[in-house]
Amino acid sequence: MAKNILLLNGPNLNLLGSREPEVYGATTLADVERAASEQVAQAGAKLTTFQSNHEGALIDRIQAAKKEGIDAIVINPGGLTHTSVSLRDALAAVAIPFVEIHVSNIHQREAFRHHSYLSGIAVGVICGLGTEGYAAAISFALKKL
Ligand SMILES: O=C(O)[C@]1(O)C=C(c2cccc(Sc3ccccc3)c2)[C@@H](O)[C@H](O)C1
Repeated sequence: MAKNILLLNGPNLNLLGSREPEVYGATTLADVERAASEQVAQAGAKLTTFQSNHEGALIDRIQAAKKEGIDAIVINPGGLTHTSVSLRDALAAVAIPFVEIHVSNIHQREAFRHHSYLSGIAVGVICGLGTEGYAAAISFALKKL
């Protein structure tokens, strides 16, 4: 049961809740992180959060996670989902189990969003549940990872 979870958000997710609420909802990233922190604290576990618009910064954060004793990752890679072999390689290298989460249902959107470079090595993928997907991913990590 995960006791030290890292919540990662990729490019542009710092703008969550500020635009396109019809696609991504009105909940901000700060709201998501606050709710996740409360959820994890109630379970007696620890949550670390990180958001970056830079692929390399996310890779550096993932590499550092192993040394920090992170035992589960929840990641919304944003657009890097569909482009980043390097992000996949970093997750594979640290071998920390992770759940991939998307606020939107990427399979109902543009064709280029239908493929994820990460899904094949994820424990599981949640998409289309809005920001509620974060709570579901965290709950799974607390109970199963
Ligand atoms: O649905 C997601 O969570 C997703 O990971 C998130 C994405 C994303 C992309 C751009 C911006 C944002 S957040 C946002 C939305 C509207 C306005 C400003 C920022 C998310 C997409 O790149 C992905 O294809 C899907």
